[in-house]
This record gives sequence, C-alpha cells and structure tokens, in this order.
Amino acid sequence: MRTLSHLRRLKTTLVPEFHSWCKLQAPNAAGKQLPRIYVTRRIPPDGMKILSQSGLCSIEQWDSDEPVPRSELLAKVAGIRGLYCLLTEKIDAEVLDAAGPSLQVVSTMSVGYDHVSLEELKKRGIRLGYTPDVLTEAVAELTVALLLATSRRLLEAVHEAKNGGWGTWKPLWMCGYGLTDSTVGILGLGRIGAAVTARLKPFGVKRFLYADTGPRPDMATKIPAEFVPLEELARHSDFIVVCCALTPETQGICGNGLFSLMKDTAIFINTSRGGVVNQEDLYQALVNGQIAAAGLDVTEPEPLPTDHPLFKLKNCVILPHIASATVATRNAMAALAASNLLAGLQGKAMGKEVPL
Ligand SMILES: O=C(O)C(=O)CO
Repeated sequence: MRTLSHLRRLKTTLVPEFHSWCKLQAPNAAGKQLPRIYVTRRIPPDGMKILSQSGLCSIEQWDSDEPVPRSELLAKVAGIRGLYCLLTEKIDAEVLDAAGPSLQVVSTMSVGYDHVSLEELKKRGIRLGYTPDVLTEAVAELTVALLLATSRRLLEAVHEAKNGGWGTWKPLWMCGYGLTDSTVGILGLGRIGAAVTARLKPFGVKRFLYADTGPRPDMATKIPAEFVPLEELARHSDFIVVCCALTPETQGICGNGLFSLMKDTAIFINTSRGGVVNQEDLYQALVNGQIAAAGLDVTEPEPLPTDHPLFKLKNCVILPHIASATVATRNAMAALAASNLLAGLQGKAMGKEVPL
C-alpha cells in the first residue's frame, strides 16, 4: 500500500505547486475520531512534525507556499476544532462563523495578532495562541541591518558601483549618517525594541529615548532609555525605530505630525506593521527632505505594488517583510504555534497565549 507521504511526494512532483489539502491523520488506533484542525499554509518542518506526531488531531492543510484563497479557507474551516494560521489570513467573524461552534482554538504563527479579531474570539470563547520571544533576536538583528543599510545608503552605493556611478573616491559622495554619538528613539519599547537597543549600543549611541503607552521601567532601566512624549522623540532622535504592535491606537501614528517634527537628517525605520505609518505622509517627508531616509520591512499593503511611488525613491529601502526570516526562527515559530494549538485542543495552558 502506498503511504500518504509517498502520495504527497508524487502529487507534488507531478504538479509542483499543487494547491490542495492533504489529510495527514484519520481516526486514531482506538478508532476514535480525532479533532480536526486546519493549517492554512505549508509551514516549517518542526511545526508540522509536532502536529503530525502528536496523535491528537486530524490535520487538513493548504499545502502551498502561497496563501489559501478566502473561499477555500471558508469552506475548509467548517467543523474544525483548531485553526493554525499565519499573519496573512484575516481571522474575523466570517471565518469564525464558517468554522462554527466546534472551534476552540486559533493559533497564529506570528507575534503580531492584528489580523485576528480579538473581540470576535472573545464573544465565542475561542482561545488564541501566538509566538512571541522566539523571533525577538532575528527581528532585532534585521532591524539593525535595515537601519545600517538605510543610514549608510548601502543599496544606492551597490547600485552605483555596479552601474558606472563609481567615478573615483569623492569626499562628498555617498555620505550618510552614523550611529556614533547619536540619539535613537524607539517607538514601542517591548521585547523587540529592547533587543534592538542592546544591538545598537556597541555602535556608540549616546542616548536612547522611547515613547510608549506609558513608562516601561522594567525594559528601560537597564538600557538605559528615557521615556518621552512622541513629539519629543521626534524632535530629538537621529534615528526612529518603530517596534510597536499595530492596534487602533497606533494605526497611522507615524504621519505628517511626526515627520514634520523630525530632524531633516533623521532616519525612520519600521519593522512592526505597515499600518502604523501613513505612507502618503512618509512619501512626502522623503521627497520634501523633511527626513533623510526610511527603511521599511513592512508596508500597507503587502506586497507593496511594484509601481508604488516609495519604490522610486533612492532614500527609501524596502524589504519584503523578512525580519523573522531565519531558518531557526521560522522553525521555532512553527513549533511554538503547533504546541500552542495542541495545548488549546486539550484545554491545557498554552506556552504563549493572548489574554482575551
Ligand atoms: O510574527 C510576526 O508578527 C511577524 O511579523 C513575522 O515577522
């Protein structure tokens, strides 16, 4: 008899990007029907291993690197007990209604959960797992990489070197802004913000400021970082790094009000969510020289259309939301999301659960 993995391999070979579901477990040895879960994407192996070896659920999966079409998601969630999703799926009343009253737990393979309607989950008594901590280092590392790429104009410089713009060594050419003796302002001093400051400190930063919903002495004291109002952060920072979650309060918080207060030599970096930034205002600030440059790992929408005006600017570095993209980190996120889901199915405490 052909094994399931053999069939999956065969199907994948025949139709490389086959967009279908696969059932990985049927009834258990005792013939008892296992709770059904739906996994909305092909996920890193460590996560899939935990789910498939648990013997605790029957798995259906959208086995593709591309997102599941909304209609397919709505059809597949009917009657499931657990939903394993990514930040690309909007989990709202429509999805939860389509799942019906059997749904007990949603587990997102992300630290951000702005794509999930907490209110709708709460109404239905559905629990939510997420994946903080395991991606902090990778995201902080990429944030620093993006900051340096933007402030030292790396992409522009590589382009010039490759395309004949490198005439000779010129004293005034390709000058950017360094971190030595600078003031860095962190918008949202959580785990990732603090990890960014730890990595920036050895570059000789003179002063760290932060703005948040309130003082965070638990995070700030050992950096040390000073709590200031957002306006002061804007006025005094040479670099602003956005690390806050996207919430109704932070939606569009980085707009003209902020950019107009910033130094014209300042660099703006965002690795949180695109929705935190008013992109029209950012574009104007970059074009009008209100600020020196911006580095974005996140945009609104994602992907940002290739003809978007921000892509045309030399002083804007845009990455395709890769802050957590190391092999180890993505595996750790997948594994944590899987164990959160299994804990939720069993009514146990999750490793990381969003309080609702
Ligand atoms: O986990 C998240 O929220 C991400 O944005 C992944 O980088």
